[in-house]
Amino acid sequence: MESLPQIPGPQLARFRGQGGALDIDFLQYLGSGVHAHVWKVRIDGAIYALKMFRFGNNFTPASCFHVELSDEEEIMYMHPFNCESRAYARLHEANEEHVAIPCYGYILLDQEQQKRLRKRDTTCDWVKDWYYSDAYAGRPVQALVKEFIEYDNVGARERGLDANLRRVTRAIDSPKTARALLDNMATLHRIGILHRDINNSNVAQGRFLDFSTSWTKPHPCLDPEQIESSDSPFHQLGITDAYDVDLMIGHWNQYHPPKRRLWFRAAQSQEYLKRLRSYSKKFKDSRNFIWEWTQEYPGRPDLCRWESEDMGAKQRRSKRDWRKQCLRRKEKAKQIGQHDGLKIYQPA
Ligand SMILES: Nc1ncnc2c1ncn2[C@@H]1O[C@H](COP(=O)(O)OP(=O)(O)OP(=O)(O)O)[C@@H](O)[C@H]1O
Repeated sequence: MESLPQIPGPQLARFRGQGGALDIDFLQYLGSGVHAHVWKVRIDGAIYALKMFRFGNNFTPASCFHVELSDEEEIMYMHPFNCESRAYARLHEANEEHVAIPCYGYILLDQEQQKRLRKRDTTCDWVKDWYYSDAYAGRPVQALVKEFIEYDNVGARERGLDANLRRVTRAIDSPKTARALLDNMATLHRIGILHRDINNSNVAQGRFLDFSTSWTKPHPCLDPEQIESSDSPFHQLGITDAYDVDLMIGHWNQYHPPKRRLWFRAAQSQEYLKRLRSYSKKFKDSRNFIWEWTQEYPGRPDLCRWESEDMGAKQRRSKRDWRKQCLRRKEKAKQIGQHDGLKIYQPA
């Protein structure tokens, strides 16, 4: 069975090697974004989330990045369905699927399946989203089959503190998930995927939910000769991804008391970086925390991960060690005399 897209680089396999039509039950509309509508579906008795991509060129063309592509290449490398399929295929190749909500393959909805959806659907504008007209009749809708997750669906138009807090907590629900998100982003970059749209709506409990704007190597917008240089788009946009993660951490901090705030970051501001470079790889801040440079950001030694250690704990530990050492020395020392009730030892 044909894997997609048919261009160099990773290709996603069909869902369960689907040959004939699948029996899809459309159960519930889950939400939509700029690129797709998502439905909860039942296929052969199992529940999934089906992400169905709109027709049309709802993506930023390569010319905006000073790259000229033919019409066909433009669709292959820049269309959201192909971007997301390539990213998932790379995760599969690299055995790093744990960083995202699992995807089980793509399917192409035939006329019969589309008709069934249209009957169930009261929200999609078929004419607008899938140009439903005689001219396009017969064109399959491209879709990805993903794991269904219980997701707090905050509408894109919902405003206010409560809606924002819900957006933040479904993306990051604990310091542990925030750290996992940092690791997951570094994993994406390591295996050649730029996400380019990291935000609270595209992350679920530290894992990526949506790759529709991602670029996966090899990609015409990522010049292979430049890939290792710090001016390359990969590094520039990789840093933007890191800043986006930091923005999400900033959102978490807005809603939590100082005790629960997160102090680690994926990247630091340029101003902060300049200051950091003058420090050694270890420094103490005003809160008496020792910060240690533990992991370099891939390809950018000036961007790094800092871990902190409570200075108080370290001092307490060293005091304890010092006392123990004294006792041990005393045990070893030989008494060589006595003076006014005081024992005199020869140091060991
Ligand atoms: N696996 C899933 N399980 C449950 N709900 C989901 C799942 N995937 C997506 N959704 C819902 O569908 C909505 C739209 O999905 P998604 O963000 O993938 O679409 P998109 O068109 O690519 O969005 P964007 O405009 O951010 O690019 C999500 O906000 C979420 O509410």
